[in-house]
Amino acid sequence: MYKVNEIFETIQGEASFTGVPSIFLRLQGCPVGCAWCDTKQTWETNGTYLVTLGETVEKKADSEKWANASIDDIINLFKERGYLAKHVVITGGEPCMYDLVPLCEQLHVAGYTTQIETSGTFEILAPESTWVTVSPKINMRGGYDVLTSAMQRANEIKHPIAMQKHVDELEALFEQTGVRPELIYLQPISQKAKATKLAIETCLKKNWRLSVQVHKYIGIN
Ligand SMILES: C[S@@+](CC[C@H](N)C(=O)[O-])C[C@H]1O[C@@H](n2cnc3c(N)ncnc32)[C@H](O)[C@@H]1O
Ligand SMILES: Nc1nc2[nH]cc(C(=O)O)c2c(=O)[nH]1
Ligand code: SF4
Ligand SMILES: [Mg+2]
Repeated sequence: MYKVNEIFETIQGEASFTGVPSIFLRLQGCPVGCAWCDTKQTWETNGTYLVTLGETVEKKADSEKWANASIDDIINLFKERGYLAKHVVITGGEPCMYDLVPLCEQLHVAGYTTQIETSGTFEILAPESTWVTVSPKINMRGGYDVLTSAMQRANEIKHPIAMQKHVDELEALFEQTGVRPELIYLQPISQKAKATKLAIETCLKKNWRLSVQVHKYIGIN
C-alpha cells in the first residue's frame, strides 16, 4: 500500500520533461524539512487526516489529507478519471521512502512511462527505465552514502537556489561524490526575482540549464 496525498493530471512544469502531459502521484510523508518546501502538507502522516482515495483526487487546495492505496487502486483510478497522459510523475513528500519497484513496473506494463522526483535522502528503489530527478538535499537529514548513490542513479539534477551558497554547495557535492551528471538544472526558489537572476547568471557561466516552475507562472497545479 502507498500513502497518497493527491493525484492530478497536469503539465510537468520542471526540468527536462517540462511541457509533457503528466499524471502526478504525490505520496505522503517526508522527514527532510526544507525551510522553503512548497509541499509542507505532505510532511506528516497523521491518522486524523486519513480519507478515501477518491477524496485525494484533484483536491481544490493543498491539505494534509491522505489515503491508503494499492497499485491496482491507483491504476484503476487513472482509468476511471479518463486521464490521457501516459507519463506518471511520482513525487511527494519523499517518494523514495517507499519501494517504488512494483508500482513503476506495473505502470510500465499498463503503458505508462515513469519519473520520480526525489531528494536523494533515501535509497532509490525503482526500475532502470524510470527517469530519476534528484534534487539533492545537502546538509539535511539523510546519509552521505545514500546521496552519493542517488547522484550516480540520477538522470538529471534539479537544484533549488536562492543564494550563491546554494550554488557553491552543489559544486562541492559534485567534487565530493565525483559525480557530475550531464543534465544540471537550477530552479529559483519560490519565483523570487533575485533567485531567478542568480540562476540565469549561473546557468550562463556554467552552461547549466534553467528550470522555472512553469505551472506556478501559468496558475495550474
Ligand atoms: C516538493 S519536492 C518533492 C520531491 C522530493 N521530496 C524532492 O525534494 O525532490 C519536488 C521538487 O520541488 C522542489 N521545490 C520544493 N519547494 C520549492 C520551492 N519553494 N521553490 C522551488 N523548488 C521547490 C524540490 O527541490 C523538488 O525538486
Ligand atoms: N505542474 C507541476 N509540475 C511539477 N513538477 C514537479 C512537481 C512536484 O511537486 O514535484 C510539480 C507540480 O506540483 N506541478
Ligand atoms: S525533501 Fe522535498 S518534500 Fe521534503 S521538505 Fe524538502 S522539498 Fe519538501
Ligand atoms: Mg510542486
